[in-house]
Amino acid sequence: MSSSKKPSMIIPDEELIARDVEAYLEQHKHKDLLRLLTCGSVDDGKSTLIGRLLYDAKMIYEDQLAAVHRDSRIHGTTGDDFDPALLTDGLKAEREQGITIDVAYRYFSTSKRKFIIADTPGHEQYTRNMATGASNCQLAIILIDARHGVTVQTKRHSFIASLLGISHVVVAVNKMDLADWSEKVYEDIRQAYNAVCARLAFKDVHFIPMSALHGDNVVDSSPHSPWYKGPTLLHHLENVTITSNRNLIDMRFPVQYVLRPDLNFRGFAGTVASGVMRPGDEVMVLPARTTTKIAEIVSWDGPLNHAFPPMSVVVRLQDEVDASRGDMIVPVNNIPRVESEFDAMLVWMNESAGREGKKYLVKHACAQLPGTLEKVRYEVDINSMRKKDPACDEQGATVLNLNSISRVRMVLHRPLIFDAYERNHDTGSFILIDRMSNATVAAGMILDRTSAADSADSAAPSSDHAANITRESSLVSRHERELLLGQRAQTLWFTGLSGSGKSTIAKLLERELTDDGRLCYILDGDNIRHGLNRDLGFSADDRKENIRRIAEVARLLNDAGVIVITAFISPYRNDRAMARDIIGIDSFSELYVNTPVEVCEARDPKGLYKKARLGQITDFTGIDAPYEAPKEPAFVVETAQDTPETCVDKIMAFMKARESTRAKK
Ligand SMILES: Nc1ncnc2c1ncn2[C@@H]1O[C@H](COP(=O)(O)OS(=O)(=O)O)[C@@H](OP(=O)(O)O)[C@H]1O
Ligand SMILES: Nc1ncnc2c1ncn2[C@@H]1O[C@H](COP(=O)(O)OP(=O)(O)O)[C@@H](O)[C@H]1O
Repeated sequence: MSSSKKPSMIIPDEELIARDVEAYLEQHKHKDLLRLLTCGSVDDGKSTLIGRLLYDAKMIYEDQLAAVHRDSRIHGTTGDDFDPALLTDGLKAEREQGITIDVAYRYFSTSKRKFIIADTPGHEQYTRNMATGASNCQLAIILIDARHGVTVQTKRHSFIASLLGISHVVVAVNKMDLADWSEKVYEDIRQAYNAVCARLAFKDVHFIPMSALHGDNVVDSSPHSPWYKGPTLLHHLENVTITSNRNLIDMRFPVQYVLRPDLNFRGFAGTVASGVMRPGDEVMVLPARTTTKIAEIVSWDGPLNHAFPPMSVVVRLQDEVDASRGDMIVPVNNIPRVESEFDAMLVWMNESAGREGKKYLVKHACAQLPGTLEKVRYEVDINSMRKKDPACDEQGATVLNLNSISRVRMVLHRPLIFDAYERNHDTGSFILIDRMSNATVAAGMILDRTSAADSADSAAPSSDHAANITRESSLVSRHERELLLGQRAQTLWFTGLSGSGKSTIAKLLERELTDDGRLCYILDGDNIRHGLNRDLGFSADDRKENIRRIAEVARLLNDAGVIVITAFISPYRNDRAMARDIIGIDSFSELYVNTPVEVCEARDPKGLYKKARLGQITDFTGIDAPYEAPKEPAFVVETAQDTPETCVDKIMAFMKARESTRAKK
């Protein structure tokens, strides 16, 4: 078997099976699982490598082996010798063509670990299978033929692996026997690949020179590479430390079925996509935004005190809540985005090109709905890993060709419940289906809002940085801080025109609340724009970013137990909805300072309306930039008829009434 050393606690499988089957099964149950994939160009030797790994690790049944020895003579590329590729090239068509054409999954285990290998195809047009096979893998083996070095396909597969969030990589420099086991050849490839990695988000990259066909450095160390002091492939796979890519923070439970066996039971069945759910948790059902608590979590084994991915469970809620397939149960103060527009990285996987402006079906964990490929922001130049202009057809229309990787803007016909891919692989990925042919044409990964489309020169989206960031949970909860402060943290979000009275009222309210013994803090437009947001102007995009950052700050302050009062024009409904989503619907109140523009202009406390009328300032809200009044604000402040003090009294009364209804709940 492997030349690797095993820790004394672990008894080799074959020894344990012979001695004590029960003990073997117990040991097997507790081994951790490593999901990996192999990728490389055609003929780099993926199937051979996997076959060799299985064979040398003694994972092949005798009858399988006999069949392969027989087949080697008929189909093999090795004369009468044993061809390990035939162990894995299961499909008849691929045997005949000599290439692998679909993702094949192989399962094997050693005394230390269990492994699932996705054998993905290397042929150019099969990037699709590569993208689908890779989506839940933790480690990628990138095969490079020592004679050819780093190719475009090596770069493409590496880019996709990085995009999919795989952070551990083994570069198998294969066919070293055909390169005379030259250390220089190996070193040159190492250098070339390291240059590729500089633009990708891998955490660790390990190089191994090998000959998969002859078994050098796969399971056993090779006598041909005395200059290589590292581990064999199997030893590395058994021992590499894998950082978990399971998200146990953001609880997401997409409802798959509603169960109603009798009038007394109504449960929602599904698989926990991420996070941990417990009975008693306060949850919200999206998209209805109904809040309730988890009453019970049940599995085949009876009631559970918690559930986590990928457990399939039935959830019963405390209140009679209407939810159906495609809805999602989430925590009240950590909800996903519910929006109809987003940016995504798209891998085009179909012969017929994608088109800017064309409608597709978007298939996502929670829904299947129509949407438009609104804009292609850029295409990735795989050779340089930088952005380039998207391709055009003869008529000058922007198109996405087979195997292209691009950043696009998607606009859906109705809102979708989703997260950014780097935060949640299940709720952050989707596929596009052509509505005429029904073919799957692209795989997409949704980007975080902060991932700027036009700044960086590197094609890798800026959310790649987030791939290296792990969320840290606190030992102190928001609830504990609220108890300490004797208040319920929340954000009072004032919106209204410039001069409507937001700042005046916010300041008086802060005074009043403080006098009432509450800890509160104002975030005001003018102040924030001098510091945190001094890089932002007044375009729609800048205002959106302004609101996003403020909402994030408000969320942090709320988490610290503080009551936040914001005074920003926040003229766009979508931006305010985003703020509500970031802060959490239960902590957010929209207060509309409803002062007509004529009154604001007459007040003109900063002389800005005058300047706007003279054309000295542009994009001024109410003059040459829009203000979208709230449709259902929690409270309306009428400054044209009430004095500032009356306005504040009324707001205090509203807050107290709201608090007492919440307390009764
Ligand atoms: N073009 C234009 N449009 C609107 N407002 C302008 C503009 N230029 C400068 N100002 C001053 O900036 C303050 C608004 O900033 P906000 O951060 O509240 O604006 S927004 O929410 O991002 O729309 C706003 O403050 P308030 O008057 O307190 O509302 C103005 O003083
Ligand atoms: N009822 C009222 N509430 C708030 N401000 C009022 C009221 N009546 C008159 N004002 C005046 O209107 C102006 C509002 O300015 P400001 O509070 O800076 O508005 P904003 O922050 O919305 O731009 C102030 O000069 C204030 O004295």
